[in-house]
Amino acid sequence: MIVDEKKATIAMAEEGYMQQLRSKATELLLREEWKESIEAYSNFITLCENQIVHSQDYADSDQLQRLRKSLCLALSNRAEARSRLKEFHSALEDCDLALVIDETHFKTLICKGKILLNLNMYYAALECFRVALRDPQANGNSENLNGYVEKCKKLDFLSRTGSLDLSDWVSNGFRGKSPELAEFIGSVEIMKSEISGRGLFATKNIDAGGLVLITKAIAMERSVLGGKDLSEEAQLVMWKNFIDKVTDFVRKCHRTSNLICQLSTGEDEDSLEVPDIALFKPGTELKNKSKNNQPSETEEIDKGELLAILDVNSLTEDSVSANVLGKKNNEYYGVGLWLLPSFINHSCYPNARRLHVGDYLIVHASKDIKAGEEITFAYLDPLSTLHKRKEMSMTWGIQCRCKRCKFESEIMCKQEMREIEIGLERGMDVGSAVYKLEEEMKRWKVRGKEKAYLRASFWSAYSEVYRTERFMKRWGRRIPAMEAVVYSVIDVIGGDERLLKIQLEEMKKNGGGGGLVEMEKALKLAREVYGKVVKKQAMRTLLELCVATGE
Ligand SMILES: C[S@@+](CC[C@H](N)C(=O)[O-])C[C@H]1O[C@@H](n2cnc3c(N)ncnc32)[C@H](O)[C@@H]1O
Repeated sequence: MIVDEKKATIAMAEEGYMQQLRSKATELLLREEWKESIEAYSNFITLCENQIVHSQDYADSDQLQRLRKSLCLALSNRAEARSRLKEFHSALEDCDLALVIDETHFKTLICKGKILLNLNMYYAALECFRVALRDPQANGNSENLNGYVEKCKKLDFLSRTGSLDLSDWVSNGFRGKSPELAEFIGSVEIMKSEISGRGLFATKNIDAGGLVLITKAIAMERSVLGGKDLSEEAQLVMWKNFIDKVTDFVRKCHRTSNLICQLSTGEDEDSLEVPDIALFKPGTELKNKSKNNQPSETEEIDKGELLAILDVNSLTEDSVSANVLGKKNNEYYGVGLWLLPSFINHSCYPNARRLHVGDYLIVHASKDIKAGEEITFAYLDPLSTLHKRKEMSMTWGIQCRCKRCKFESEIMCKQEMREIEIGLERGMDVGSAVYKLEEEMKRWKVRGKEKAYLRASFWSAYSEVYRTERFMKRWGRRIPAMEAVVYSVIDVIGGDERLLKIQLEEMKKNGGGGGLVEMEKALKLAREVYGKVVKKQAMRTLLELCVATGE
């Protein structure tokens, strides 16, 4: 009896201390001092848990109930602070512990719902908000909660079906924040690639314009271009900030860290393991297996390895096979890391393009893709000569051995081809160069795809001729019609903004908007360039923008 009384007195003293600790933690939380508040709540939680264990035998059930309630609230508040620091996984653990104590704890359900939304687990988030809506406390807050429910429903639908519609945003001139999108993985898998290492492959036929995937950046950094280009110093600052952001993310999220470890450092790619695509679906936990198959808790990425991974896999928004929607300022450009797109290899006759919407990257088919075909996009401009492509591919550390490069390597050895290339570099009449190239192709019986490869390589000469009245007067009747050339090039390199633009300009020249058939053709081409992301009317807005901007 005396022992129990002593225990109770000590417990009372501890309770006083705990009260103080809790007030301090709450104050820090209100002041948004997240780190300090987490520390204070952690101390409180440890004491509270100890008290619950040790006071089972003497405390009355009310006292125990009070302790459990305090513990639940403290876990919920620590979860809030952790989620503000983007430590989502540990925050989620706190929510789950709090919900074991009280499965309908209003504050925790909302906090957990928001965390799950951040982790792209839309359906689980929806369940949290739905349960929270049933709580009487939701009465003053139901508008907000209903907003979350609707958002979760929309994102869950998008992530399951890939039916994306950006029409309103595009038609409203990209006003407001860029739309919140969902992670979506279409009919694709990662497999060994003949190009190099692993690649992304279609498991079903994908029509031109069809979505391949939507994914949010692990981290992005944007910078405003001073003149046309970013100064070397600004580039370094941007790169450093980007590395810091990725490092921070990796530190906070073990799952991301393990996924990043699956990416190539550019070394010995053919011996790399082929990860299961399911690992990239939100919410899938990784079996702890490292690249060389050794079990590990969480893979620690060493700084050097992380830098190599970023070097090989980071993408810039302004690349040739990319379009940026809603960019307010033409003068900025961004760099980012997106996990699944990092498995997409380069091709000089690509079949996919990417669209950037905020921090999201959308990959779509830029021509029809057959089941089993590898999905590729162009790291470098496919509308440039072999010589230029080779130069550019050095910066990527790749030596492209695709069919197009192989064919062009052989044909460019011919004296006549060298003359055309050197001639153009030295200011040769572009019309005469196009005429000569077309004649030589006839003479050498170059047909079909191979003819289109060369037309794509010398596209800048073709486009100058077709766009200049003077050249067309002189050469127009001796060279193939523009449309035939454009469509043969599209056939090999897929939709491209420059090809779309020249088609639209031609339509305008021939009487304003062109006929219905012309318009349908232009819309089809636009879907190959931008993907099926908007309805017809909004696509027309994109067509207008295409004519107004770019080359
Ligand atoms: C973004 S990763 C693509 C996925 C990579 N193959 C893998 O296994 O993880 C880029 C790297 O893939 C390789 N690569 C991509 N396209 C290539 C190509 N056309 N020819 C040779 N290597 C290529 C290069 O090593 C390049 O640094």
